[in-house]
Amino acid sequence: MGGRTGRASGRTAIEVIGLGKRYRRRWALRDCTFRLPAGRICALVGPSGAGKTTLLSLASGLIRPTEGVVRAGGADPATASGRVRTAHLTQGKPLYPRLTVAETLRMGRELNPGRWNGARAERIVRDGQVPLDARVGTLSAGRRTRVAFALALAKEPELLLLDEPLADLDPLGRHQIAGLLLAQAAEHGTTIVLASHVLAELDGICDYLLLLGGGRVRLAGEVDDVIGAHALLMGPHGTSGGPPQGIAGGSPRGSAAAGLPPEIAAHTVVDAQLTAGQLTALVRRKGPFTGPWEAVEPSLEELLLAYLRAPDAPELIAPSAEPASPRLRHKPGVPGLPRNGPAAGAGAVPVTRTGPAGRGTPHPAGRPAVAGPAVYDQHNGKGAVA
Ligand SMILES: Nc1ncnc2c1ncn2[C@@H]1O[C@H](COP(=O)(O)OP(=O)(O)OP(=O)(O)O)[C@@H](O)[C@H]1O
Repeated sequence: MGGRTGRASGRTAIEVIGLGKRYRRRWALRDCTFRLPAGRICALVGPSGAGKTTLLSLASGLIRPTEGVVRAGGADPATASGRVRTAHLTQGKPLYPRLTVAETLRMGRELNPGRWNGARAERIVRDGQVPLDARVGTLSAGRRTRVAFALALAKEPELLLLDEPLADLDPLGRHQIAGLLLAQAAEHGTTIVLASHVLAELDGICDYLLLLGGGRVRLAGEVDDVIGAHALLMGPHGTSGGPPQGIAGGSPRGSAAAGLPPEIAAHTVVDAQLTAGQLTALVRRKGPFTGPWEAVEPSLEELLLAYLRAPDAPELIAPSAEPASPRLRHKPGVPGLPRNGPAAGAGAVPVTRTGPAGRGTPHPAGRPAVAGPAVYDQHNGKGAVA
């Protein structure tokens, strides 16, 4: 996909250093530091109130930071040169309901002189069977979303920021918009940040991940790398003696590793669930897996759900998500994901891969099962519990 251009060049789409935004006394975002490489489709995930909308608004220059620095394509997003590179579709997708679709596109052309691809705008609305003479206010939510996308994409942005674009769409509409995003990234190399609560759908679209929690970055990096640093360990447990100490009602209490078998507790336990005598633990690998546990690569949805259930789980920032410019580094040597972890030794439990075979090239296709030991990265960074 076109995003490979961004990858090969090592370009940066967004760089954020010590970014914070306070509304009155309350911090919506605090101490955020990360880099998003160009050409990626990045899932921006987090519970309600985590700061996703605030981060997108800071990245598009819609609001100004209280502290720290945000750059989009190397520029201050609030400046004219920064704004011209970015399209930001806010949650409400504001459009004028009384204008027809054709009038809306004409308005887009007038607002973006010298940077308007009218043919692309028309193709996007026509592909969605949206009549050009219909008033925007009479369109279904899915078709209105398509018009909003046409406005955003005809601007030929380098960076496309989308706040819950799938929320009001039916399954077919979601599928169509997902196809549009994949085509946009593949054909134009556009960096896309997609804030969404629809975790299952992100798996087929996104190749980069940013998880926010409590106004901070909790996970950042390639979807493949982040997933590859984790495993789901599963097996029967506690059938005779009841649930292990520390797991109540299927959720870990206190330390996630408390009361767990030592082969599991040897890793960084993010989340553990006990259901009908079956233990499922999402762990961040610290070495080979041993013991009677089946090890499976988690899906993106399983990984995100585990982190959402465990707001205190340690953060994980991949090297590609560290700020590119050494002089801008917030914390020198922010540890991440070393690429060459130890090989699984004798007696190690092989990990079954179930995820999309090539997340580097996102695709909406199914999830072929690939059996065999996965090459895992040993995480020894800040997130790892000693
Ligand atoms: N204009 C504002 N004035 C005051 N507080 C705000 C404002 N905008 C956001 N907040 C607060 O900042 C925090 C982060 O809000 P934000 O909308 O960025 O979160 P979010 O992750 O996008 O949430 P959601 O998933 O519900 O859209 C919340 O506590 C919210 O109440």
